[in-house]
Amino acid sequence: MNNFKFIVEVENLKKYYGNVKAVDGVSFKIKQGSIFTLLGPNGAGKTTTLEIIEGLRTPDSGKITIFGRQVEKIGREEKELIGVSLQETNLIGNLTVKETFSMFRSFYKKGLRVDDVLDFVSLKDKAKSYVDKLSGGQRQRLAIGLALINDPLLLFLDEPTTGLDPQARRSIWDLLLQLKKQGKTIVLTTHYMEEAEFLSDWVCIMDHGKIIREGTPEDLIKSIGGESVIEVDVEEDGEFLRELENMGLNYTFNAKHRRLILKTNNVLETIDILLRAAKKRGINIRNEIIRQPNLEDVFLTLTGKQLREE
Ligand SMILES: Nc1ncnc2c1ncn2[C@@H]1O[C@H](COP(=O)(O)OP(=O)(O)OP(=O)(O)O)[C@@H](O)[C@H]1O
Repeated sequence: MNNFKFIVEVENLKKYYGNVKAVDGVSFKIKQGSIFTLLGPNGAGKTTTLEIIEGLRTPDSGKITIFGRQVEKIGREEKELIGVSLQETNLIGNLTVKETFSMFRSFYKKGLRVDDVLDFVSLKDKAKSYVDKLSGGQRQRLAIGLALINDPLLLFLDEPTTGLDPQARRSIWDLLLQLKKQGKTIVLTTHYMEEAEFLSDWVCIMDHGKIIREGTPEDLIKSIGGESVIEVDVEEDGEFLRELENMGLNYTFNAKHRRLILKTNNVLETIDILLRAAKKRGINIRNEIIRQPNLEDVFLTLTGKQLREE
């Protein structure tokens, strides 16, 4: 049972906690050998969705097909074929890295050699270190290594790079691309749009328990239209924004950061209008950026809010 077009299919999955619709009718299909990402802000329902598929939570309703078989909840046989890295892994701090790997290895009939996994996640020189002495990035590599110990076909990684610095994040991305090359299917959750864009073959954008759009990163970005995005800080007054509207500009304004975001197919014309409106209202414009649209813009266009409202 090793070849599937779709390794996981979920249909109309629902999980409510009282009034909170954590997962509210979610459907998707995951192609074998791909990196599949649930992208969304905190509380969107990503973890709940993942944990239902992993068999850690029971859905209120919905259909799950995994490894070609429809299941109520995954069983022992499926568990041998999946690897899971939870958002927070509570490991035993006074075990060494190698002891931790050996313990996890003992849970499975089949799997990889501990030394090979240590090598793969670049923790060989930390084999004798205690788990609670590891850095954030090393801890995440350990968590991914543990998820790999049974040599799974399908890997679930819940926010594997949250809180890491760019270099540590990059090293996790490299690991994930190597795993994809080996033919593994990876299911990721993240609220970092760069991560989703860089790694994913398919992205489902989630908000309030629903998938609001899905596709390849490229198609999702194309779907919102606009070849370029112009961003500027403005000392906004309402009049200025109204002026922009009157002049035919389509914008989003982040009031907290006083950041104006404009999608455009004609950068020069848009800048010209922007400057004329600013001059007319006596408004200062700063920190101008012209860039390609990204998944953050997709989220902003669809929901009117940013993925991470810092
Ligand atoms: N066991 C629970 N009891 C009550 N409410 C819950 C429970 N688990 C999740 N929720 C709620 O369901 C919603 C979705 O949570 P979930 O953790 O799936 O979101 P998420 O997208 O993974 O966010 P995060 O990135 O913060 O983990 C949230 O409003 C959360 O508070």
